[in-house]
Parts: sequence; C-alpha cells; structure tokens
Amino acid sequence: MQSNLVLIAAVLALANGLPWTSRPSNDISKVDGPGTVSLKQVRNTNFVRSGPLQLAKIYHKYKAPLPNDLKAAVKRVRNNLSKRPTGSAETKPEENDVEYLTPVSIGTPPQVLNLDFDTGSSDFWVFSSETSKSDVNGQTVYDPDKSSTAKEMEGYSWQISYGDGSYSSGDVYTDTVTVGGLTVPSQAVEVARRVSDAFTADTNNDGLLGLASSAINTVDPVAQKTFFDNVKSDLDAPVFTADLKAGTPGYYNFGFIDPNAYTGNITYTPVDDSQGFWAWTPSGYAIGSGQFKNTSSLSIADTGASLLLLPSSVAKAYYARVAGGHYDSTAGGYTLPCNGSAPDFSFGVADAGARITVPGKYIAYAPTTSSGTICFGGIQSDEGIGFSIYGDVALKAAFVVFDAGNQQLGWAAK
Ligand SMILES: C[C@@H](SC(=N)N)c1ccc(Cl)cc1
Repeated sequence: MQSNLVLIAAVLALANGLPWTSRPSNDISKVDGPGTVSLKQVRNTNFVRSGPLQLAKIYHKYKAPLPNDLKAAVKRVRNNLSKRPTGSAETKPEENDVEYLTPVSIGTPPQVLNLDFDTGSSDFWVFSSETSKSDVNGQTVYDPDKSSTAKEMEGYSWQISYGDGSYSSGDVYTDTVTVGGLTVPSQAVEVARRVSDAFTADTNNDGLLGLASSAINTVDPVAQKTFFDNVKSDLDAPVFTADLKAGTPGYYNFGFIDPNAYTGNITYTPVDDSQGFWAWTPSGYAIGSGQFKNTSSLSIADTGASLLLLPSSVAKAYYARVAGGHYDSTAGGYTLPCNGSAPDFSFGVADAGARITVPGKYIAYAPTTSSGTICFGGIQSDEGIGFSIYGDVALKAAFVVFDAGNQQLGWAAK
C-alpha cells in the first residue's frame, strides 16, 4: 500500500510541475496507522520555474486545447530551455607546443577524436574509416557507419591546402557533434579519404576543427558552416576564447569570457574578415627593453599555426638582439641557442598602449640538432605570405577573445 501512495504522490508532484519532489524519507515524521504514509518533501533545485509551462500542463491535464498565445509562449520557453549557453573544452599541447589538441565527440554513440582547433581555417575534417590505410598512422578515426545519426551528403566533397603545404580531401557527412558540452545536432563532418604526409606523421592529431569564417569553407558544391557558426546563436554571447598555455593544458571557451583567465584589462581591436581570417593590425612592437616601434602590418590570430611569423625587417631586428641568433638556410629559418637568453618580444594592441609580451624563452622553439643545443626560432619571417601570423608562440602569452558579435579580437595578459 505504502509504495502505491508514494507513486501517486510522485505522479501528482510531476503532473503539477511542483518544484518539489516527494520521496519516502527515512525519518517519516509520523504514521497515522495502516494505509497511511507521511512524505517529507525536498525542493528540486534543478526545477526551472515557468508559468507558461505550468499553465499548459493544466490545459493538458484537462485535455483542453492550448490558446495560441500560450502555445507560442510554451514554444519560446522550451526553445530557451534547450539552449546550452556556454561551453568549455580543455586543450592539451603536443611536444614543443607544436599544436594543441581538444577532444570532440562525433556521432551516436559518441566517437571521441582529438582535434586541432584552427582559427586560420574553416573546415571541420577528421581521419575516418574512409581514409586511405596508407595515410593512417595511429590516428583515431571516425566511422560514420557506426553512428546512428550520421547522414551522408551525397555528391558533396572537400579539399583543402594549408599554408605549410599540407593538404587533405574527402567526402561529407552530417552528424551530431559535441565540444565542451555544446552540441550541434547536424554539423557538417568532412571525412578524409586522403591526407598529406605531414598529417599522416602527426599521429595524435585526428583532424582539424576550423574556427575562421565559414565563407572560406572548402565543401563543394555548397560551403558548410563551422561548429562555432552553427552554435553561435545559442550562446550567451557570440564569442569564443583561446587560453593556450606553454607546456600545459589550456582551454577553449564558448559563449563566455572567464574573468579568472586573465589579468588586467582586455583590449579590443577591430577584425577584418574579408579574407576569412581573424585579421587585425597590431599597433607596433618592442624587442626586449628597446623602444616601441609603431607599425601597421596586417596580421591574423591563428591557433592552427605554431610560430609567430613577422615582417622580415622585424624578424631580422629581433635576431640581431639574440646572442648566437642567425638565419640558417640549412635549417630553413632563424635559429638560436636553446638555452640562451633571448629577449622578450612585445606587441601593441590598438592605440590604447596595451602590450602583450611573449617571453624570450618561448622563442627557443624546438631543437634542430640531436644535441639539443641549437633551436629553431619561434619567430620567423612572414616573407611571401601577405600577412603576419600570430600563431601559438604568441597566443600562449595571452588570453584571446574571438568576438564574432562585434567583429573584434580581445587581447589580455595572463
Ligand atoms: C593560415 C595558416 S594555415 C592554418 N592556420 N590552417 C597559414 C597560412 C600560411 C602559412 Cl605560410 C602558414 C600558415
């Protein structure tokens, strides 16, 4: 008898949407005799109060048709309740901080791949069951045949080439994709058939998640939206932030700016996305404690690039201040002693006098010799590219806000 009473009480509580749940308590205050039970009610802290929903429940309870206004209000409330306003995903550096990999869930049941989030491109592509076996070398692959929510986009394909000469290509599916708790039910997932040697050799990297403008997505015949562009309208704010760190995990956050992730103020500067990139213009630079030089070289904030590529004159001026620093044609760029004392490199944001300082120790990027004494420089020339590239060497010295709502980049020290 008692269990029936509990069941009835629970159903009534749910039917009326009470913010309480009735559950049998060990400390039943009193028993009135056989066939009675006293239930201690506990507030359901997960309950989201909503007048329209409660009113609609009563109409449903008495099988009365919902008035149009109430129907519309219920739809609005349900839509808002389904929104996940923010997300946060940890991103882990590979050796020498060459790239940062972030877990992404794809499909049903979820297949988790570790992807390189790339603000310098706009394709979301993955190693897959369709990737040529000779191109796979330890990567985790996405298999659409094992996902109940995968749908092939018949006749769609993609092919992309990156600035470093690497490339990949393949077919397209849609599937449910979750990043840091944020889900896009039908994200275009570009599955690789072929990848270049550089991707094959990068054994822990299972693909890229593009975060530049969807306008430069390579899917043919119709360009597809990036994950961020798909989720943007559901976020508390149309922003994501990159908080990359030297040699330790950092975070990509979506929809919010974590006040504990940076020091001082965030200085914003306009973005020109006409080429599809997060392009901006630093106000200048300083080398070590040297005088700040005003410049205006177009640059991009690029989480998918490892290094800081600067105008040739700036790179040359920097290494002139590095003991043992020089251009080594055999190495293909500037090199410096791995255990030297390279000067810091500071760059200006906007005219507000804001500065981000890249510690000199970040510039000894990676050993070029087995002895580990000579390192490839983290600063190199942007000769021939057409813009400077503020890649991970620079980004890991800052907290960076990619603000699509205001078309601006925010930079803060940390
Ligand atoms: C825009 C980036 S590539 C990327 N982040 N997916 C880039 C362009 C040109 C060069 Cl030379 C090197 C890197």
